[in-house]
Amino acid sequence: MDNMEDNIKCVTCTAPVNIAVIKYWGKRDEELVLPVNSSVSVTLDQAQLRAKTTVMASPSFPNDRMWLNGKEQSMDSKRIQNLLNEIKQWRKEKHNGDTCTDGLLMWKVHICSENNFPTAAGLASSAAGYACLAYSLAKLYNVEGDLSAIARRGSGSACRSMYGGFVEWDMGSQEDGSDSVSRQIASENHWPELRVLLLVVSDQQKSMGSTEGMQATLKTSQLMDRRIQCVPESVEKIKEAILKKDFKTFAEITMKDSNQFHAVCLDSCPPIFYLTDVSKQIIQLVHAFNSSCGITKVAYTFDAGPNACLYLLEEDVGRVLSLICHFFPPDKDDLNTFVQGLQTPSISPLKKDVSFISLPVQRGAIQYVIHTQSGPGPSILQDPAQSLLQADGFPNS
Ligand SMILES: Nc1ncnc2c1ncn2[C@@H]1O[C@H](COP(=O)(O)OP(=O)(O)OP(=O)(O)O)[C@@H](O)[C@H]1O
Ligand SMILES: C[C@@](O)(CCOP(=O)(O)OP(=O)(O)O)CC(=O)O
Repeated sequence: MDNMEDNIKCVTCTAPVNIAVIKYWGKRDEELVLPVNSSVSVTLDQAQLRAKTTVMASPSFPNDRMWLNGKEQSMDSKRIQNLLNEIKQWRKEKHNGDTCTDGLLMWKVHICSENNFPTAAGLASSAAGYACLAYSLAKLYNVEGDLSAIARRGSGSACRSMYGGFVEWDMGSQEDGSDSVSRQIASENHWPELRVLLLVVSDQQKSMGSTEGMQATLKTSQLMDRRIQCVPESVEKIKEAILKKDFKTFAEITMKDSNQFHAVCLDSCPPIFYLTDVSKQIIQLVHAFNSSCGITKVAYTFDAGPNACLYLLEEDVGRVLSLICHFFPPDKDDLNTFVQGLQTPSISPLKKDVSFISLPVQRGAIQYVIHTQSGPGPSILQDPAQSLLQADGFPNS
């Protein structure tokens, strides 16, 4: 905690993105954000994708205020209010409910956050953003414990970003949601060979947000009941595959779950289309590559948007990137900016004949690729120079 002055409390934290391999889709309680199925995800390295949030409380602030990526946002959002109130409630319980002797609870807060990647573009910015907010507020109010249920109130998938590595969000069964929490299956150091390629097909805002999309599916899809029956077995099997580092099983369950999730979207009325033609061509490419290898080497998964997330092993990154650059070459022939993130082996033109893959070459269809890996959960930044708010409580210009 950074006490810039006696009457200002300020803290800055970062939190990661996570990409589900068993998707969360559908709520049994909208207000408490309780899901209809458990889900499993991989937390990504913050070196490539992270939210950073500064929260400051002061008796001189007349109102709560919030800025996201440099623009002021309304604090009226129910989700932000729920999250803030729940953290304050924890603090209150710690102080035996005596708000009068606890000045901090009376002070207004200023929140400033920024993402180092496109916001609301299907790259799970809400997961990183709300996880970061929950973590920062918990540090500000000095409350300890499992914060996943608090992050969940901001956005369901955010509860999985509270931990690094491989994470399960247990749907729970209690009506009050007290057991709908996430926990780590294995740390970020468990499977160091596992790599992630995010293929950004579009970084524009998607047509239908996850919240509305899942409501429509739950209301109208007949296939959804079947999905809910299937998920528990997939969760158990993928957890086992993760612990055993069994890539083939991990990859096959991941692809099946992504396809099933998009099937229930399509079965909604009116149908929800998140995958584009380019997404479908990426799916085709992955299957063609796997079958040419005679073994499953790459898995794809798609959230509520057209961008692909590929899971693969480090030894295959060079080959897969060459294939991607062959079929989806960048608009400008600059491979250095096309593939961002972790260092990649130099991308060489394909030596093998790939004419058996019947796909057109589509220049510019993938905007860029982020090469990353699994990483740790949220963390606090001790250096006051990292603050996004100045001493007067307003964003750094
Ligand atoms: N750093 C942040 N701090 C607080 N809220 C954030 C932050 N980043 C994103 N959000 C919230 O999340 C919203 C974007 O969520 P949305 O679900 O539309 O996109 P996404 O999370 O990027 O995509 P997806 O859920 O499909 O992966 C933003 O409009 C904002 O309200
Ligand atoms: C497809 C998904 O990414 C859906 C994520 O949904 P959100 O967590 O964004 O939804 P809300 O709880 O309504 O905010 C799958 C997943 O991450 O598990």
